[in-house]
Amino acid sequence: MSEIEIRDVSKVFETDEGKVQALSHVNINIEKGDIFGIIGMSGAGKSTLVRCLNFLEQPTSGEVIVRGQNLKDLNEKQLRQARTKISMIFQNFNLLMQKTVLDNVCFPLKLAGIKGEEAKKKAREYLEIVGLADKAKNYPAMLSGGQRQRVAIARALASKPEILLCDEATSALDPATTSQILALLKRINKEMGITIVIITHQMSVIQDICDNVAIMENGQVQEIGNVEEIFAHPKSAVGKRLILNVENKNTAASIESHHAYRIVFNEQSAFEPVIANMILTFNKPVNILMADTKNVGGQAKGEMIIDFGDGDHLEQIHFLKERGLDVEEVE
Ligand SMILES: Nc1ncnc2c1ncn2[C@@H]1O[C@H](COP(=O)(O)OP(=O)(O)OP(=O)(O)O)[C@@H](O)[C@H]1O
Repeated sequence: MSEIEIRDVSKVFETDEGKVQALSHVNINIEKGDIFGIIGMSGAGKSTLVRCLNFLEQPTSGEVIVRGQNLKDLNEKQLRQARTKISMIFQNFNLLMQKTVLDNVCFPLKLAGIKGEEAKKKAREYLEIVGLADKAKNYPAMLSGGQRQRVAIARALASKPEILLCDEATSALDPATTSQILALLKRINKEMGITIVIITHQMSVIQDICDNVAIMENGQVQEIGNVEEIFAHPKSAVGKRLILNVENKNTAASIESHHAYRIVFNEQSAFEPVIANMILTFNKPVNILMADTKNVGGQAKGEMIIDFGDGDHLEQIHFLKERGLDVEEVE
């Protein structure tokens, strides 16, 4: 049994301008203990999907089964109960600005009926976990974005969730702070066994911590599977676009106007001899349009885009593949 089963879920919003199909026949299984990413551009349907996971939004059709419970079979009280096992963190942190850090974390504990000093003691333990024990008396306005997100994570943990939904939780943070928050989420996943669902538009976030990913566009899942495999062999057009994500405009233009191939390798250091040997073997130069290293699932992956120039290059591609490199034409 999967921790979360999304079965043929569709969602249509009725608006003054007509119907909006936000989700269309979405099927996703998320296993217990997984860090699962849902990625897509703006408007792809990510937020709607994540709201369907706890029935903040009811699907128009289809089923959401969380930890064996079909959410549509639950009454209001049972649904509230089921939701206590699903915590959520957001891009804008959603903290109570008039309350101290400690009181923010106490909030779900008090809702659960834990009183006074007992709640404060537990809240301090959660602040300890996120590395903010010394900020208990501060107000959120006195904290940095990364610290605010840590408070939100401590508050989310205080509900003792089985599942943590993260909706663009690092989108407002700089890259270094993003890495720290992702490392904290990973630690929480490993040490507490909490299943984590990450909604993001940033492929780097998926590559950094997710085991599996669903790539969405126009309310549909375009590609789903293991992050490492999809990084090496993206199949859908949107998957290729998100993974390639060439920020340098000159490089992007070169890729478009040439016969470009993307090569993925496990260790950057091994790139050079293979490419150099290929050039020596075939006596044909190649043009390197881009080279980079990325962290995918904790492994350094080398990525290079090369242009073979005019003429036949099947033998060169065969040469690279024989040496264990993943080679794909960039369309
Ligand atoms: N309450 C609503 N009423 C009408 N349309 C909605 C509503 N919520 C979402 N939509 C529409 O559904 C589609 C999917 O929106 P959604 O917010 O789920 O996408 P998203 O991938 O989360 O985008 P973003 O990254 O910009 O938040 C969009 O076309 C959006 O305009």
